[in-house]
Parts: sequence; C-alpha cells; structure tokens
Amino acid sequence: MPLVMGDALLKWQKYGHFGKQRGGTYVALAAGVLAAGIAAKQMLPARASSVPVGAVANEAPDMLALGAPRSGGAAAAQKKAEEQAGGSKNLAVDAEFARTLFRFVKICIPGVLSKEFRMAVAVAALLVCRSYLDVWTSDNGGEVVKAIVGKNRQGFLRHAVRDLLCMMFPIALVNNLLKYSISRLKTMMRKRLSLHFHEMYLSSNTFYRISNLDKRMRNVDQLLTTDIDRFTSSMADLYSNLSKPILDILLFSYRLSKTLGMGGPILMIGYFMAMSGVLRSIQPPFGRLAADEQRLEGEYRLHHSRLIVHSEEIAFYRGGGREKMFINEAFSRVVRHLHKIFAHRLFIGIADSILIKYVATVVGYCIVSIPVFFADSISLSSLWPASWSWGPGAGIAHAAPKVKKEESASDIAGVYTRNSRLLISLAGAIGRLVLAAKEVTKLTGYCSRVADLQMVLDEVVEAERLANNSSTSPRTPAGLGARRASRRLIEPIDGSSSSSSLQPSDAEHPSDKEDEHQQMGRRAESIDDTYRSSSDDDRTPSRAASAEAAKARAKRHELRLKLAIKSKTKNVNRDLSWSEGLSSANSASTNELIMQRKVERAMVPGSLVIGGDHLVKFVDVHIVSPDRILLCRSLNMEIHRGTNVLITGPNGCGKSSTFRVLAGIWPLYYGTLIRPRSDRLFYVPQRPYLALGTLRDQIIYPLQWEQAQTKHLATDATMWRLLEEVHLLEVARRKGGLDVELDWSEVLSGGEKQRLAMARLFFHRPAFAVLDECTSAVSLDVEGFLYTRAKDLGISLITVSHRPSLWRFHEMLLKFDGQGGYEYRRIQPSDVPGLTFSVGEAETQSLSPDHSEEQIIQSAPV
Ligand SMILES: Nc1ncnc2c1ncn2[C@@H]1O[C@H](COP(=O)(O)OP(=O)(O)OP(=O)(O)O)[C@@H](O)[C@H]1O
Repeated sequence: MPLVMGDALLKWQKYGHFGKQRGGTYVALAAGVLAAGIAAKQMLPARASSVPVGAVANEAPDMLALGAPRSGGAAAAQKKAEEQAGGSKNLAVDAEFARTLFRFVKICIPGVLSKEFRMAVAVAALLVCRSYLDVWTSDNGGEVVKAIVGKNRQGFLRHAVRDLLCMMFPIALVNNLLKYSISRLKTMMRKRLSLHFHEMYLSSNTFYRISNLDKRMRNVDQLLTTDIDRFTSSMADLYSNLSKPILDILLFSYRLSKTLGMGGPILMIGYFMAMSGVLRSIQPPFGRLAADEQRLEGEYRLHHSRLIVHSEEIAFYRGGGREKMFINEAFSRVVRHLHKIFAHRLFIGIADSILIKYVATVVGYCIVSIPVFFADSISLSSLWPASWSWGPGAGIAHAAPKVKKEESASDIAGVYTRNSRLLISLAGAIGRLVLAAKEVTKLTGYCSRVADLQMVLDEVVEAERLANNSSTSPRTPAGLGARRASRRLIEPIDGSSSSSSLQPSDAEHPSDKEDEHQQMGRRAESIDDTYRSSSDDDRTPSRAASAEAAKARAKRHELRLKLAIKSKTKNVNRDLSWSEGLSSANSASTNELIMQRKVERAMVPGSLVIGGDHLVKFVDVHIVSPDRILLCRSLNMEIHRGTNVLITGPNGCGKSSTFRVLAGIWPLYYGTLIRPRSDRLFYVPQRPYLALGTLRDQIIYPLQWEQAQTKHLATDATMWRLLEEVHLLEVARRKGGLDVELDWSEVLSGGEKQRLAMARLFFHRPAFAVLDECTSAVSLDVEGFLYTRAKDLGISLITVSHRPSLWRFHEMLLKFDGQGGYEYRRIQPSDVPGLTFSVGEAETQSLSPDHSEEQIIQSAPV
C-alpha cells in the first residue's frame, strides 16, 4: 500500500506538478483509484487472502487503517470457522432463515427496554458519528496538503494543528467506544443465548439424552461454546458491517461526485461487485475442504487427548512407540489435506490478483481518463440521462470533473489528497459491504447449526415434559405424544431406521422357546410398527399427530397388550409373574392396591407411574438399547421396600441398562414401570463421579451445602461420621479436611473413590439404591461393612455384581441369560456354596407387604 501510494505520488509530481495541471489531477485520481483497488482487494472475502471477519469487524470502524496488515493466524482461524459454519451445506438466505434469525434475535435482544437494545442503539449512533468523522478527516487531510503545497502557514496551523488537536479526542473516543460497544453487544447477546440453551440443556437429564440417546447432535460442547459465540459475533458484525458501509458508500460517493461526477464511483462499485461474483463462482469448495480439515484436526487432537487420559496404562504397557505411530499418521493426514487446500488457494489467489488488483487498476485508470481523453465525445455523467431526477445521473451533468486550467498546484494537491482518501474509504466500504453479504451466508451456516441444536433440545425437553405428564395420566394424547417423542430419540439422524426393525440380540435363538417367542416376536413387531408409524408422523413439521390418530394407536396397542397378557404362557422360571402379581393384590397394602389399579389403567405401552417409596415394579417392560437392540423382553419384577435384589448375567446382557430405564435416562418403550420419585432412588456406579469442590461437596452431591443443611440437617459432625463409616477418616485428615478443594478423582484411589460414593449414599439415604459394581475395588471386609450399614439405614439394595460375597446381603435374584430372557426368584442357599444367611429371615423381609416404610425407617439406626 505505501509503495502504491508512493508510486502514485511520483506520477502526480511528474504530471501534476511539472506537467499539465489537468492531466496531473487525473493521474493523481487514478493513483487514488489504484490504491482503492488494492484496498478493496484486501477487503474481498472468501479466498486465501481474505480478511478475518473478526478482524474486519474490529477494524471496520477504523477507516484510516484500511491497509494495515492483518494476522495470518487469525485469518486462518476465522476462515476455518467461517467455512466450517457454511460447511458443505447449501444454505439459502430465505424466509425460513429470516424467521429463524428473528427468533434468535428476540432471545438475544428481548425487548426495547433491555440493555441489549440500548447497546444496539448506542452502536448505531456511534457508527453514524464514525462516518461523519471519516469524511471530516478526508476533508481536513486535503486542506492540510493544500496548505503545505501552497506554503500557507496560517492554513497549515489551522488544519494540521488546531483542528486535528481539537478533533483527536472525539475521533479517538468514537473509534474506541465503537469497538467497545460492539464487543459488549456481542458478549451480551452471547450471554442471553447461552443462558437460554443452558436452561434447556441442563434441565433434567436432557444433556444425557442429547449425547447418549439422540444421535443427531454431535459435539454439543462445541455448539454450546464455540458456535453460539460465533453466531452472536456474526450477528453483531453483520449489524455494523451492513449499516456502516451503506452509509459510507452514500456519503463518500456524494463527496466524490462533487469533483469526479457520479459515474466514477458508480463504475468502480459496479466493477467490484461484478468481480466478487465472478470470483465466487470459480471458487473451490472451501466449505467442504475446511470441514474435512476440522475433522482431521479433531482426530489428531483426539489421539493426543487419549494419550493424556490413559497415560498411566500406556506407560505400563510401554505403548509410547505404538501411540507415536497413531499420532504421526493422524498428523500426516492433516498435512496432506492442508497441502491440497494450499494448491486450491494458489489457483484462486492468481485469479484474485488479476481481477481485483491489476484489472481493477486498469479500470480505475480508464474511468479517470475518460474526461481527459474523451472529454468531447464521452462524459461519465452522460451515461445516465440527466433528466432522471432519481438516478445516478441526476444533477451531475453540471457536476462533471471540475478541474480548471487556472487551478493552482496547492488546489490540485488538496483535491488529490481528499479524493484519494475518499476513494480508499469508498473502496473499503464496498469491500465491507461485499464482506457483509458473505457474512450473511456465513451467518446462515451458524444459524442453521444453532437452530438444529434448538430443534433437538425443543424435542428432547418436550419429550421429557410429556413423559413426566404421562406418568400421572398415561392414556392422554400427551402421554402418547411423550412416548412417540421419546421413541424419536433413538431414530438415527438419517432416518434409515424407519424401515428397520427392533432387533433381538445376536445371540438369540428363537427355536429354543418357539411358542412363547413367537408371541413375543409379534409384540416386538408391533412395537416396530409403532416406531415406523410414529417416526413417519414425527418427521412432519407439526410433530404432534392428531388426537384421533393417537387414540387409535393407543387402542390398538391396548388391544395387543391385553391379548398378549391373556395368551401369555407362564414362564416357569419366574417366581413372580404378572398374573401372580395381580392375584397377590389381595394381600397387598392399600397403597399397593391403589398402585395396582394405576397399573391396570396404565396398560398402554411405556407407562411410568411415580408411586410412593415402597415399591419398584416392572410390568412387561422391554429393555431396549439406543441402537434398538432388544436386551430383555417383558421384564416383570416387583421389589418391595426392604427387599434386596442381586442382579447377575453375562457382560452386555442389559444389567446396567435396566437401571437406565428405571432412572428414566433411557426411554421406557413398552410396559409399565412403577417407581418412587427420582430423589428417593439413588444410583452408585462402578466409577463414581466426583465433582469439582471440597470433600464435603462430594458427600452431599448434587446438593449445595445450604440445601444439604436445610434438607438433611447436615453438619460437619455428620460429614466426619459418614467418612468414618466408610473408613475414610484418615484419608480425609491427611488431605486437609472437609474444606480443601482438590481434584478428588485424581488424588483418591479407586477403592477410596468407591467408599466416598457410599458415604454419599448414606448421606442421602434413599428408599432404593442401585449399586452397580460399586464396591468392586473395595476390600471384602469393608464391602461387607458398607452393605450392612446401607441395610441398617433402611435402603433397599439392588445390586449388580459378580462377587459371590455379596449374595448374602440379598434375598431375590434377577438373572439375565444374555439372550433376552431372565429369571427372577428367591435366592436359595444352594445357589452359593457356603452361603450363610437365613432364608427364613429373607423370606420374612421380602414377602412382608405390610412392612411399612415407617417401620423400616424407625428400625433403621441413624
Ligand atoms: N449409550 C449406548 N448406546 C448404545 N448401546 C449401548 C449404550 N450403552 C450400552 N449399550 C449397549 O447395551 C448393551 C447392554 O449394556 P449394559 O451396560 O446394560 O451391559 P451390562 O449387562 O451392565 O454389562 P457389564 O456386565 O459388562 O457391565 C451392551 O451391548 C451395550 O453395548
């Protein structure tokens, strides 16, 4: 840029100062156009040399810094982001986009009284100020040069010293206030949108469903952090990058028209616009290339993060060499892909230079030469009829270049300086406008990603809400809608599953139990019909099927289910079948009778009944994985408070999955489930989650200390007592006590972590606890103590374990066969040689329906 300006100045000196004044003026203007061409070239987007959008957003207000070099790294990063957002999708700027954008704008700027709206108004006001200051700077620059060339000391002092000193404060203030306000606006909008999404994503178990069950959204973390940031930044940039250039172009063109006529600016604008269209049409698919680059970079990063996470295991295996191979291979793939991108950039860079730099210069020369060489035959103003009062020719017949022979060198210099600055500014404004058009395209990409997230969250949250509603009113269309919506969660994103069927696991042998299985198979098919019909419905924009259709489907299912129950062959392996469950209702407590009736009423697929604290009951529940594998069919199991159940079976048979369904984090597709409120059901996994915070925070998780104090009367003494009960007193003292913040998952051993999780269980004292191999790393003696303590507290234990030592703490056995079948029965002494518990005692516990919650709690020592 300085070279070009110097070159132009030399030409101006040659032809303007020493040569003919008129010719010199036009050559000076040509130099200005040349500079403008280069400036505009720097502003044009979407090519290897394109300006980073963020940089432009920040620099846009600073018209004086148009030619300033920009960070290549930032450019690359922004470009990557830009192309990633656009991806390989063709996203249109249409009414749908406008509607979606408007929805998000309303979230970001909730009303005219909001602080975001006030900030947007402030930015608009500052943009207007900035444009007027740009014009003033150009005019004043011209006056300064004119004073210098004309040796006008008074004029120089007035314009170069007094005026500039007076205006420097407002200019600096407006420039920096503008940058500050745009940044604040971005952050404010990001905050609004992020909080909006946090509200949905972190409500209930939506985060789990999104990442584990709903396969449509990948990298939600990236969407919630990076993409929302880019989207709001892009919106704020667009706001400033659209409004200011339009204002600038009008202002600068008007000013230039006073000396050049309107034709010059309009032809230049037209040329840049046309060329940007041409370049875009021959542009390689940078969106797809960048998406691939992101993927390969992601794979490369993944190898590094796996190395960090599993460093200890890899070190034990001495696997550094093998890992180096993985990492180097992944890195080579990145490099090869980058080379491909560079080759594309080489091609587009050549086209870019020719069309935007050199041909633009020629065009600039031609435009300003027309009045010089063809003054008598062609006038720029004659390109438009002077009679058009509204067009570019309006009033310019007399406004054609006003350079008179008698003008002095200082006048020419002043005109030159002002015009060249105005041309540079005009070119910059055109560039930003072109960029803003690109920004809109980019915004469609970000908008579509955020809109996808919004849509999935809407559906998952709605499914969750309806599922909760359905627990009290399972027959209502809302309940059916919930089940349909929850089924949608396992539809793969491409919808291919709509024609697939619910698959039995690979190990299944239908011939073994032909009769029973035929029936079950039919029922599984009926579920699949539901999947098909519901998935078709669900893909329609209205989502909710008509109430009639829902009722009809419910009726069909009810009928099928009744038939299935009626003709069900008795499973000899089951001690407690559904029919027995019904008949035993006579001896059940009133609560149970009410519950049974609820169950009868709830005989439509996938009904959840939130009951009291005394019962967990599965009635014909199918356990289905998110991959639509039927892990267990028609699970019937009844666990009264006070009964402890041991669950066994081969790996992958669905032991943990049963509790995913019980906890409500996997959808209940079929059957009826009765369970207590979520906070009365506790889950202790094999690898306990330890949150960030103190030891106290680990024990009371997920409560905060204030909540824990209110709800459980928690005190420091309780905390120490719990630590003592799980044999962690010494460890706690060694680590610095209750209030030391450490990364507990790092500083505790596997067994210590499991014992801490048991302290958490004892603190919360739920009605039922699912212990999923949660003492696998604990020594046998401590394990026995922990189980005894849990039972003493009145917690009914549902344990998944392969350890024979744990059998004695349970009365019932649920044994999966790994082929979709199971048995649920009382544990017999013969099951485990050397088992030492009293069967009579166990029987009393498990069969006593009158064993009320109050009795259990009262008998439990605290
Ligand atoms: N999020 C998931 N998406 C898809 N399939 C899953 C998911 N989680 C588990 N599965 C599959 O469900 C099946 C049952 O898993 P589950 O965790 O219930 O096994 P398990 O009986 O507890 O096994 P183990 O004794 O090894 O812990 C497995 O085949 C597993 O691959």
